[in-house]
Amino acid sequence: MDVAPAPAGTLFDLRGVDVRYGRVSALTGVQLRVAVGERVALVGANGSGKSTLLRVLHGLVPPTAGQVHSDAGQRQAMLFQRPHMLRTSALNNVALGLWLRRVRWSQARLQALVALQRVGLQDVAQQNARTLSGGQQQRLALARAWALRPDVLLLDEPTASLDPHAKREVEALMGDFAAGHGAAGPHLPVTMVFSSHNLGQVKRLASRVVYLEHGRALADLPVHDFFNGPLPEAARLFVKGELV
Ligand SMILES: Nc1ncnc2c1ncn2[C@@H]1O[C@H](COP(=O)(O)OP(=O)(O)OP(=O)(O)O)[C@@H](O)[C@H]1O
Repeated sequence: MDVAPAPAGTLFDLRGVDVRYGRVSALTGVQLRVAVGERVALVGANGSGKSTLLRVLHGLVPPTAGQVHSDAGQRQAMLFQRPHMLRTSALNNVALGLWLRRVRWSQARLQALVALQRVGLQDVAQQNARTLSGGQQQRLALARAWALRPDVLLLDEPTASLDPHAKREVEALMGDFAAGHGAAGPHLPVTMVFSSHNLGQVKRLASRVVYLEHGRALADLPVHDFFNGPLPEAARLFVKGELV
């Protein structure tokens, strides 16, 4: 069967994607097309498949059925709920990511410092990354991602374990990156796909919302319609429950 190609500007095009872990169906028949410049929020209860979907987009989990097309030229970076920090300075944590992408070490350290300044961590550049607070570590993870100049940023509940102040800081940075506000003036906006249990955050950051339940995408709407329009019953109950 011939399948029509995705339109220009499409970064991801998932068609009928299933993922199974043994007997567990983590995703079932997921269709998702993401275009350049979108900010897509994935919402749904624990275990609904949000992390799995992000991992599929990042190429970490292969689908057991269906097709995943992603734009070959795109540079991706992914942030996890609890960032993994190497037991070395904050600066080295960022510089190593660049060095692994073939940037010379001296240059990598300079670019890393710019990225740390961007997230307000220049004063702890020499501190062991593992001794930073949770909020600082998540900002460091954002600096590490941002330094790579990604076209796409995938974030798995990036503020889940943070206090309200740190949450706001990380959220502000996500907003800036998505809007294309760089350290040295504007640069290209970053397309963002993120999962979140915080519907306030979804309202503030997303342009579009995908609601997952038991691995199925039951709603996929512009953010305004998701919060104001009619929703499938399950999604409506979810929103109501989360907003209590
Ligand atoms: N590595 C794995 N092995 C087996 N089952 C898994 C694995 N990863 C996820 N699952 C299962 O797949 C389903 C979807 O999990 P997933 O982590 O994608 O959901 P989620 O929406 O991100 O949940 P949460 O909000 O708790 O992070 C769940 O039933 C989960 O238990």
